[in-house]
Amino acid sequence: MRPVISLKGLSHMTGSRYLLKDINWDINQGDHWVVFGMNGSGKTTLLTILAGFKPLTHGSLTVFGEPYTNDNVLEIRKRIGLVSASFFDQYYTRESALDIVLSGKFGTFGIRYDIQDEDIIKARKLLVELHLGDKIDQLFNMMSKGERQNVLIARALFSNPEILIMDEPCTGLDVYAREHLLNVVRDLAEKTDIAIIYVTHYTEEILSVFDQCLLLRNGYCYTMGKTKEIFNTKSLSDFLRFPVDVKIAEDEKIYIKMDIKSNVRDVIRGSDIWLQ
Ligand SMILES: Nc1ncnc2c1ncn2[C@@H]1O[C@H](COP(=O)(O)OP(=O)(O)OP(=O)(O)O)[C@@H](O)[C@H]1O
Repeated sequence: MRPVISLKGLSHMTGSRYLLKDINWDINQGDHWVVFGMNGSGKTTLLTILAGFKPLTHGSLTVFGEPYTNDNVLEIRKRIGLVSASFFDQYYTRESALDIVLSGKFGTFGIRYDIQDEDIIKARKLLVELHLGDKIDQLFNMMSKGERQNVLIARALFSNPEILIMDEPCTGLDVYAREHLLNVVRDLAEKTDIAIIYVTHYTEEILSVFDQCLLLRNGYCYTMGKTKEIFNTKSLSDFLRFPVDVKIAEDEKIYIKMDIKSNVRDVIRGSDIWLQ
């Protein structure tokens, strides 16, 4: 089987700094990957390169068997749903929820001319399904964080993607919306052959369907393999360079416990004295 995404020695350099370094990774149709790493480890950079929104600077990347080119980038993007508030929040401001969802049809930021009535009906239905039925015409920068996240989820799903790339999709969602989204993701994972890549900082979001995992540290792949084998006390303590206790609950959710001491109170007290 040919991978739907294949990275060979992929790097991304900005100035003199590598944000990603020498990543080799194959993702097959129907794979469910979780990408886990600390703040600033390069997850968003990696996902936006995979989805064709940022170029790589070294190595190679093929998606559906082809490298991105100016000619094919929009066609390929249409087949990929990207949910990334870190990325899209930099671009969307005064677009309406409806227009953003419709832009998913074209793989662009804005909408083009060939919008059909059935596109509008589908976009509206998706927004209603994501509890935004009363916000269809609201501007992106007038929406709450969770509402914006739901708009981006609707945009990603609009084109019935073959690859779904989700960058911390539950961030900002309320408890109900979060469970709803996790159910949507589980359902897509179990009943379709969409390849799913899911980034989260919250291990309890790592559904049992995400059976493969890539750990990213400082822009390089620390390890990849079976989630159950990687998410254990020893491997994760080594990865985080900090002792943690990993527990897998009966519902197969993963929990990490750690004992972190804080000096903030001392600093605050100290600064009080300094201010006097
Ligand atoms: N345009 C840019 N120019 C220079 N450095 C950048 C740029 N964008 C991001 N970075 C840096 O690249 C590194 C990786 O950023 P990225 O957003 O990919 O990390 P992340 O793993 O998604 O982080 P988080 O978990 O905090 O969202 C960070 O150190 C960041 O400061």
